[in-house]
Amino acid sequence: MSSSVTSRPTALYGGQAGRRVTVRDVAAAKERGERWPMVTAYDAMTARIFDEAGIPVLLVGDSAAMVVYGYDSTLPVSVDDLMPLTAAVVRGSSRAMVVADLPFGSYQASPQQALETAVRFMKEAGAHAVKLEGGRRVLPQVEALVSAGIPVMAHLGLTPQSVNVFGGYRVQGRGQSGDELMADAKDLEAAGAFSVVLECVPAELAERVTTSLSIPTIGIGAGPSTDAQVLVWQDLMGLTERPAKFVKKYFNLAEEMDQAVRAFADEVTAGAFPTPEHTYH
Ligand SMILES: Nc1nc(=O)c2c([nH]1)NC[C@@H]1CN(c3ccc(C(=O)N[C@@H](CCC(=O)O)C(=O)O)cc3)CN21
Ligand SMILES: CC(C)C(=O)C(=O)O
Ligand SMILES: [Mg+2]
Repeated sequence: MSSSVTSRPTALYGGQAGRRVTVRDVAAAKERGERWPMVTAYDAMTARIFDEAGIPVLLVGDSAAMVVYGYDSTLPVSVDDLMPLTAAVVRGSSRAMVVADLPFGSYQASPQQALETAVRFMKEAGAHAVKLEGGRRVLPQVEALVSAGIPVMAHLGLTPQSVNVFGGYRVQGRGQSGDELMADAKDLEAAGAFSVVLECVPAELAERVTTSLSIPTIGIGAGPSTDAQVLVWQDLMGLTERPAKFVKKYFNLAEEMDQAVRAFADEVTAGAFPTPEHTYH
């Protein structure tokens, strides 16, 4: 497929220049007031589809813990679990920037630990940037990575690796804690983060953060005013059983797959598959 299939090419669309999207492209988009989409990917085939559709940034989320590995939170997934998925997404794409989500326990201990983990994702999996959760408590980590030449995407609001502190997946940053979040966002920008995900926060707060920062904000359940929007691909395609309120289903993949696999099963049972068309002699 060629870039002509892209319905709405933007300057952020790396394929136009025949190269990957970079942090400079993402910064330039904010200057121009241009919104952009990010989706998660965990394998080469979906990465290729999203890449060819012109999605400029692919996130190999630690949400893989839930949507790939079947855990009920993101906490159990390890670096070794996510590395091969990240490598597959890099191999499946040619234009998108691939961001590797650092899993729980792989960066919190120290800037040194964060650097060792991030270097593995960059060297061994070929990621172009990393993402980590938290505000002022991870500033030394962000500074260490940026100093080492690793672009960092920050993540504030509902940071799912802290679900046990929050007591569930609930909206963050209401009332007083909104000012805390704003301070975190400003400090992350000062520490050199190139973007920040805002998850499950009031739209008014996300809008204030977006206009207060010069780096792009990427919203998920953060209203319409962020510079970018991200969704987990299984959520937007309708594969997730009980999606959150912020999810819009653009397809009903669960239903389509159910019908297709039932049709295959019925034809096998009935002896209607395979026919000569699908047979060697
Ligand atoms: N498939 C998937 N999609 C995601 O967006 C996602 C994951 N998995 N795993 C990691 C985290 C967990 N996330 C979640 C999970 C549930 C809600 C949720 O159900 N929220 C409530 C809001 C409750 C309130 O009002 O405070 C909702 O009803 O939407 C939100 C984010 C987002 N992330
Ligand atoms: C939802 C996004 C922001 C994420 O962190 C993930 O997929 O793990
Ligand atoms: Mg994540």
